[in-house]
Amino acid sequence: MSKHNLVKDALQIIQKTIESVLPDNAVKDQLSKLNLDGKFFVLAIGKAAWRMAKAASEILKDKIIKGVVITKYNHSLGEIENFEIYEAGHPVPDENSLKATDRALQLISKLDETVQILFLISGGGSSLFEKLKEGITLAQLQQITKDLLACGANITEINAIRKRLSLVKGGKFAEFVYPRKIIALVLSDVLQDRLDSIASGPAYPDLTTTQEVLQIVERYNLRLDEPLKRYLLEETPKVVTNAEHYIIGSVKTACETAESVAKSLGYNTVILTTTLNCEAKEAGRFLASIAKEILIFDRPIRKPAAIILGGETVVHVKGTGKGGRNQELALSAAIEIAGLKSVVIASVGTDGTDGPTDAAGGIVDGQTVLKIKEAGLDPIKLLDNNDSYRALDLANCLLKIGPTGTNVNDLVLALIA
Ligand SMILES: O=C(O)[C@H](O)CO
Repeated sequence: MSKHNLVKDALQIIQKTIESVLPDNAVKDQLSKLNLDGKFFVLAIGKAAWRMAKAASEILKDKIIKGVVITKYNHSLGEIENFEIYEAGHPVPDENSLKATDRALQLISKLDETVQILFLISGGGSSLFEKLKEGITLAQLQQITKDLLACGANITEINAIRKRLSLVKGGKFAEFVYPRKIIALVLSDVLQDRLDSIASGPAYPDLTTTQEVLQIVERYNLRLDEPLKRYLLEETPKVVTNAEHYIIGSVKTACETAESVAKSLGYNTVILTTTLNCEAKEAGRFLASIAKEILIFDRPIRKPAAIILGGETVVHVKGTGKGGRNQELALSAAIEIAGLKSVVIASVGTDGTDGPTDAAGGIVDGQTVLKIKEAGLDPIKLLDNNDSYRALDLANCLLKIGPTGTNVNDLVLALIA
């Protein structure tokens, strides 16, 4: 009989991992290292914007002449002195995304050229920070965003398109503020930390090309009206001379914390990848098969074992159900480990929100599928209908932790004892 309580351990690993990538300390540490001089305008965009701005305000104090936070709804934690705080739409941009961006640009355009921009960037920035090219309507942007999110394109592909429709993405914000200098602190939610993709790289030279963009349109069969089609052919800045970027947290940091917490709880550990990006349900099945290999044959590592993965899977939505990639991964894993004892699999968005739901992900074991069936439903049908929220809810396997204030992709964990 194992001495490990797998669910309790998994929850502890998840909690400590998320704590380790909260933006506050990361911003403070980096600012202390940089020891900046001069006056700053702070622009914070993304799901972690409020906390990043708050941390910056505590370190830079009256070096900040003014600040703007643009974050997702319900992600602001109150007033910050000298800051204007805006909340806007995510994952689909809305009127407030455009209004808040306009306000920030208006304030920046009035600044003396010696004022530097401290740019605090976190995931979600693409939807929250937006100024459209002439002739594109918000409805058109919302439609293409929804199509891109549903077609299974990865974030680099999605943002390659978004950059070409925008006056602030793909290095264009840096052009807008030129000759003012930008110091960008980045909490990465993009695999391999591609700076041109994180929040669509507003101050970073675009690494994607028009040719790639046309291939993306063809690959996912995207329908684009004018003038969007025409704008896709416009090239983006390939050189930016007025911005420095610092990555202050990422999924790699998260996985390393998860590993050290698991070790401290007595598990043999392996970080399998920090660049997981396949279809969510395939990842769930694959991880379940590794868990079984460990359970039965004690390899590739011996029990008690913690398998750690970081990244961001995708879901090609075909059904009409409700869920998110982490819930879909967890449900798919649950189907594979049905009936097994001593295996727990969890998948969680470090931002605390998974898809358009109030859950951050799911945590499943060998009993999960049984509980769904006892409630009279078929887990395989629910998975086929992308209805993972309903399935996991029935089995009491949803992870609900609320917005965490950070966003460094997803943590996926299997514990086997
Ligand atoms: O905002 C975005 O583009 C994504 O979260 C990636 O950073």
